[in-house]
Amino acid sequence: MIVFEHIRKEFGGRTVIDDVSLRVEEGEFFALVGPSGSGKSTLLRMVNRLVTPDGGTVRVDGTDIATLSVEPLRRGIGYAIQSVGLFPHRTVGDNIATVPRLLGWTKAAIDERVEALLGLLHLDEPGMASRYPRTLSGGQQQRVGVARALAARPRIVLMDEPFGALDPLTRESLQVSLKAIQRETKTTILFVTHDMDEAFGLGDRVGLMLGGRLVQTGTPTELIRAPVDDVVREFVGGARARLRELALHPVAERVRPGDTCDGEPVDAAASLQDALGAMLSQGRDRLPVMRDGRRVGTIALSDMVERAP
Ligand SMILES: Nc1ncnc2c1ncn2[C@@H]1O[C@H](COP(=O)(O)OP(=O)(O)OP(=O)(O)O)[C@@H](O)[C@H]1O
Repeated sequence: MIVFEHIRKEFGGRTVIDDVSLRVEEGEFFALVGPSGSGKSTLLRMVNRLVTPDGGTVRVDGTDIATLSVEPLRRGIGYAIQSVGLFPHRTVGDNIATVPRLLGWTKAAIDERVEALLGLLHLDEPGMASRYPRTLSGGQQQRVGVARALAARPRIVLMDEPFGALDPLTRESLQVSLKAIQRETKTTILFVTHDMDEAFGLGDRVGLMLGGRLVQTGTPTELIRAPVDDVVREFVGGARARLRELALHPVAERVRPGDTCDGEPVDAAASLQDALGAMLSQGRDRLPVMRDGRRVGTIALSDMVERAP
């Protein structure tokens, strides 16, 4: 659990964090979103003490982190950033093993963990562990950065735009992997992004930062349905918010079971937004739904529009 209490930070006399209080629950995926310069990274970097607040307290599992030694604190918290920061002269395996080694894990335990993470992050090309970062694509390097952050099974992971600068497909596949890993391990993740879709897709809850203030926190649906003011409404997407909401719900929630119709089927696990796209591209207002290769019913355009999720 990470708790920020009345945090304040100035740089050169300019307030960049203005009285921010936030509680990230144990096992929660919390996405901090906001435009460039709103203070997201500064707030995140306070958790591993890369930045010291000018006022307020940061607590991890109840302890004021200002009272802890920096090294053990950082060893216990995974950290992944956009620029990756892999050690260029160490192999992929050695990069991932950095913190487990510091913690004195046995070689067998480290090898097993590296192997498992390479698999989880789809880095399982033969010989991957012994390659050097420069021989990897940007997307592969970012995967290694994420694997390194998760290596010692930290209970808390801080991620600062870890999928920035990736093509949309790679980014989406990494988001899916990360969300699955987080659900399985119940890791507490504080994730910074300026991409609203990424924040809404990943976060159990989302916090919107504007000009150093945390203006609203809530589930993605809460922010879409009940923005606290017009500024938040604007950021959440104004008229496009409804489309965003469709992206948060699976087709399975709107299936008419047992019904049949013509058309290229959509998967029950796909989002309502994907189903809408398929309807538009096929020029149909109803499509069959498949689950595990079997037709289970249909999804109709009118069900998406009239019965809001
Ligand atoms: N070390 C520093 N010295 C001076 N100003 C800083 C420093 N670090 C951050 N700032 C300023 O604080 C403000 C908040 O920066 P921060 O990086 O936290 O924003 P952000 O929301 O993460 O933006 P981005 O997505 O662009 O990284 C910015 O105006 C930035 O220029």
